[in-house]
Order: sequence, then structure tokens, then C-alpha cells
Amino acid sequence: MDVTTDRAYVTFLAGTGDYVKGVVGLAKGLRKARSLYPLVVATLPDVPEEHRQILKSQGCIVREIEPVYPPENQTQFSMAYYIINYSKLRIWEFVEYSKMIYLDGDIQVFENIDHLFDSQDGRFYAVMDCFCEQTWSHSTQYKIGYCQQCPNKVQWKAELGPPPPLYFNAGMFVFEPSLSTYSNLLDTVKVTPPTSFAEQDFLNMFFRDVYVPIPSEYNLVLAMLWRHPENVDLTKVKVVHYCAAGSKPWRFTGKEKNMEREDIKELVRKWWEIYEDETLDYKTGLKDHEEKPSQDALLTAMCEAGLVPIRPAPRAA
Ligand SMILES: O=c1ccn([C@@H]2O[C@H](COP(=O)(O)OP(=O)(O)O)[C@@H](O)[C@H]2O)c(=O)[nH]1
Ligand SMILES: OC[C@H]1O[C@H](O[C@@H]2[C@@H](O)[C@H](O)[C@@H](O)[C@H](O)[C@@H]2O)[C@H](O)[C@@H](O)[C@H]1O
Ligand SMILES: [Mn+2]
Repeated sequence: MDVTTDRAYVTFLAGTGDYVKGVVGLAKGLRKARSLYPLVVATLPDVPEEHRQILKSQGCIVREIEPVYPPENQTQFSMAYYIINYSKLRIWEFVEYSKMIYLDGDIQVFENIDHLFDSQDGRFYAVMDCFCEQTWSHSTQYKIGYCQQCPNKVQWKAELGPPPPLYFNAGMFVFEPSLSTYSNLLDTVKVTPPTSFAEQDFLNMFFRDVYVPIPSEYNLVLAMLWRHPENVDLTKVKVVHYCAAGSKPWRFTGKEKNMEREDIKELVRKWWEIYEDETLDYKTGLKDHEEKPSQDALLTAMCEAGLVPIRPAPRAA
């Protein structure tokens, strides 16, 4: 596995609430999955200093971003707080990284997915979403019972025009930061009327021509378990997205619809198992007085361990 320093995972944190627990869980999950890359946390200004310190103590790279707001509009977002999710667009400005994997704070990575960083450039990789939840009741798809997860179950009616293009869940995606893309995103969002799924709808429109669907094992949208169980093999799932109503592990009560399911309770338990595992806490590893190994010593150790990092060109004498 080539190790380069210009790759990283990135998540987004806003507010003074408990999503910081989600991000801590994600940082520990990536460590447990032995990912080779750091977790960058794009934080809005309203994230308290105490939360930033917690994230830094877990080895996260904390980067403050400014909010991004869509144009004024009377849109009813599917969830009122979705308006802050437009701020995710700031991550395209993190151009010190050539490739990043975005993960929502309510996602857990249970198996290593570093290989996604080797996917072909110039594409936008994400998992297809599902239109069957109540959150989609505003949409034509929902009204006629059409879902891209089972396109033959209810045919898209020709009189409705072409079927909707493949649509991804924006809780996880592989992308390349770029100042030109960033500038284009911000210019376009200023003139794009907001819609129910906020930045998720916007990103689907923006990246429509380069979107490449990847298997649901990389972002299990929990509703798939009861909406399309035939499309889910839990034994293969690497990434779980706790986006169904009532499924956020750090505030789980089990009272909402579908939250009494044994598979849901097991996935929540697995999240807590990582969150509470102190052996997964970030350790600087070296006592302050100990000499940190030189870069060469680290690279030699990684070569010997078969990690075969890209060795920097020998320094000029
Ligand atoms: O109060 C909030 C709401 C959202 N988020 C971030 O925005 C992401 C998207 O929101 P959410 O996951 O709740 O949307 P869902 O996937 O459940 O629709 C979260 O995962 C967090 O990373 C946050 O930090 N604070
Ligand atoms: O701001 C819009 C959000 O839209 C998405 O969440 C939705 C979507 O997946 C629906 O299809 C589900 O029905 C719903 O439960 C879920 O919350 C993303 O996960 C999130 O990161 C963010 O982009
Ligand atoms: Mn989410």
C-alpha cells in the first residue's frame, strides 16, 4: 500500500451539540481499521474550543471553515438544520490534499477503506441513496413508489419525462480538492435555488456527469435494511451511516420506528464498543523527552513492514 501525505479523510462539525461524539467515534474507528491517513475536521466557528481540544487529543487535524449559505428562499428543507450542511462545500479548498474521502460525523468505518484513495482521478465516487423514506415524501419518486434501488419494481412513467439520474447519498464520497472546482461550486450555489436535501441535492446536480456509484458496503444508509434488504449483505458492510431517524448512536433511545430492530441495536452497540475503547484513544506514542524517529527511520520501518511508502527523492547533499 503506497503511503502518501497528500491524502486524508475529512468530516464536518457544526454547533455546540453532541455530534462531536460522532466525530470522536469516527476518529477511533479509522484508527481501529488501521487507516494510514489522518482525519481532518472542518469546523464551523460555533464549535466550542473544548470540542476542538477533544478532537485534537484524538489526533484529528482541526480546520476552521466559514459557513456557506444558499440563496434566500422559502424552501422547506427535509430537516431544518440541513441549511448548515452547505458549509461542507468548503472542503474543496483543502488543496494540500490531492484526494480526500468525506465522511459524515454520524458514520462509522468498521473496515479499512484506504484503497478507495487509489480510485481513478476526475470522478466523484459515492453510494446510491434510497427514495423510500418519509423524508422523500415531497418527491415524485416517492409519490409513485419509484426507487433507484429497485428500478424495475415500479417503472418510471414515460409521461414524467426521463427517469431521475442516479442519485448519491452525500454522507460519504471520494473527491479531489481543487481551487477551480471550489470556486465553481461557490459561484453555482449562489444562483441555485435550495431544495429539500440541501447540499446533497446540489452536489448531485453539480457532479452528475462524473458521478460513479460504488457499492453500498461503503456507506450503508440504514433505511436500506428495511427498504431494500435484498441489496444489503451486512457481512460485507465496511461503513455504516447512522442517518435514519433515531439511529444516532450517541443519543440512541430505541424508541423511534425501526429502532427496535436487532440489526440496528447491534450496529449501535458496535459503534459504542469503538467509542468506549480506550485502547483506541490517540497516543502521541512517544514521551515528550523521547526523540521522535527521523523520517528515514520511519520510512525504513514502513518498508520493512511491507508498507512500501513512496520514498522521497534522496535529499541533495
Ligand atoms: O448539528 C449538526 C448537524 C450536522 N452536523 C454535521 O453534518 C453532517 C450531516 O448531518 P446529518 O448526518 O445529521 O444528516 P443525515 O445524514 O442524518 O441526513 C453530520 O453528520 C455532521 O457531520 C454537525 O456537525 N452538527
Ligand atoms: O443535508 C442533506 C443530508 O442528506 C443526506 O441525508 C438524508 C438522505 O440520505 C435521505 O435519503 C435519507 O432518507 C435521510 O434519512 C438522510 O438523513 C446525507 O446523509 C447528509 O449528509 C446530508 O447531505
Ligand atoms: Mn449523516
